[in-house]
Amino acid sequence: MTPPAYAVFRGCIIDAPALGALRIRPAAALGVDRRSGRIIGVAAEATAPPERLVGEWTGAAVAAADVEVTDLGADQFLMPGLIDTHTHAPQFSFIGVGHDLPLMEWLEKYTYRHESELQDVARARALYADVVRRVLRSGCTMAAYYGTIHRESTCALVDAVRAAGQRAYVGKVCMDANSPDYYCETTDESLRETEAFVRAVLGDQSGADDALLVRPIITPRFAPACTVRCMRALGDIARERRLPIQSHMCESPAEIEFAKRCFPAYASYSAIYHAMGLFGPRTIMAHCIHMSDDDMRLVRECGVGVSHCPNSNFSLSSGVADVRRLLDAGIPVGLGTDVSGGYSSSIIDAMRMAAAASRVLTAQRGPAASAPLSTAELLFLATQGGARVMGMHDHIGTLDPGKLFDALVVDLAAPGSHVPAPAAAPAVARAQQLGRIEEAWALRAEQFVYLADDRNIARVYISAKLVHSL
Ligand SMILES: O=c1[nH]c(=O)c2nc[nH]c2[nH]1
Repeated sequence: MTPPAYAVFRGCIIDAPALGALRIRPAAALGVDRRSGRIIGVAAEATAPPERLVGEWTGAAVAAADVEVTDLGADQFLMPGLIDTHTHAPQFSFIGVGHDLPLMEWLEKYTYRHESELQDVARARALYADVVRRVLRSGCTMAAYYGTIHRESTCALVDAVRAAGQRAYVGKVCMDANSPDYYCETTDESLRETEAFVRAVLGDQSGADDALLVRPIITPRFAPACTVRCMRALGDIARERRLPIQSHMCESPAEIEFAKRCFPAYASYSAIYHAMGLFGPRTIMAHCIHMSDDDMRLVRECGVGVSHCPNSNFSLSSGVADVRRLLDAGIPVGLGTDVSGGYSSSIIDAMRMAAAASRVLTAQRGPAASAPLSTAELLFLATQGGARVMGMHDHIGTLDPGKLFDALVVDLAAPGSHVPAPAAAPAVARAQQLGRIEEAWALRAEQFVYLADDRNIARVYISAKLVHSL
């Protein structure tokens, strides 16, 4: 039997359409067309029968049997999927260990060794199937993944993403300079394999919707690991194919010094990428902790998005990124887990770490100079902010009609949950008793940010397909 063509969810919907704006619709109805995977309408008050609402949204007569209705529980809400703008799939093989060293030594001692082992495609395939399932379970509906320098193994990552039904950018890493003999490519190899990887990923797609699901992303690891010829050619490929680009920038003082030593002719770190044709609105730069005013200007002028990776920034002792400075300058910012510089693969953790980072800066400088990130701002960075950095904000990031239905059913009362029931949280209970329902949900959204984990992610939908449920 074919499932009903439409789905309607009734209950509380929470999203963050703009920085600092939390939109809470406590008793709404949201309709989805399963064939297109898109949201067809949202009614703030779910009073009319679902088939009538769907009829109004589609302009066609719809029978009750054509609509599957899901009524959310009193402790559940619907929200947009979380977006991880920066993570390394191969580094899950040593997640949670190796935090004794700062970035450059960490790369040499742990990272390159572990990544090089994924030349073994069977090993990569087994690891990546686990990685993608784990990332999905944490509520991440779209991720920007780094693979390794190995094309076949990175294609295995693409296969794992497709098998799980996740939305992703996947990059074959390019490293043709200043890298160990056992984990390095020639420039020709790097470019040839990148071209072949791009062809393989795009060639497997059958239509426009596929193109929105899994895309190749051009991935020079970071400027010091690449030659000028390699980076220029990668910039050309990205421009010709209209592909996104990802790399690292201004992560630690030692790394910045190294980049300057490798490229003495350029005025700043950002000037290197800019000169190579790698800076534009489809570029995601991870970290960007220690940016000069010149870096800030170039990043903003070129429309580059920043992936803020606070867990990694703390765990590798890299520094504290000033997200408020980036946001005030109009630079798009999303969150990244940066496994395994970061030890958590959860964007919920990234929200908490981003909160901690912003509060450290507030403690040092005062709230007037650097206001801490609010719950609404954290939720924005994790969803619509991330979508903007990925260049996907017209398609995902909020729960608005026309967007793809990438969404989570959050269950605050799931078994084992650390989120207290309203009866055990007087502020929530009081707001509920006083009929201040939006206020109660705002408090519960805050509890979600600070207390939730995988156990609270009851269901995950991508393009309206159920891809994970507890
Ligand atoms: O946090 C990081 N992780 C990496 O794998 C990496 N490579 C270059 N620069 C990096 N920074």
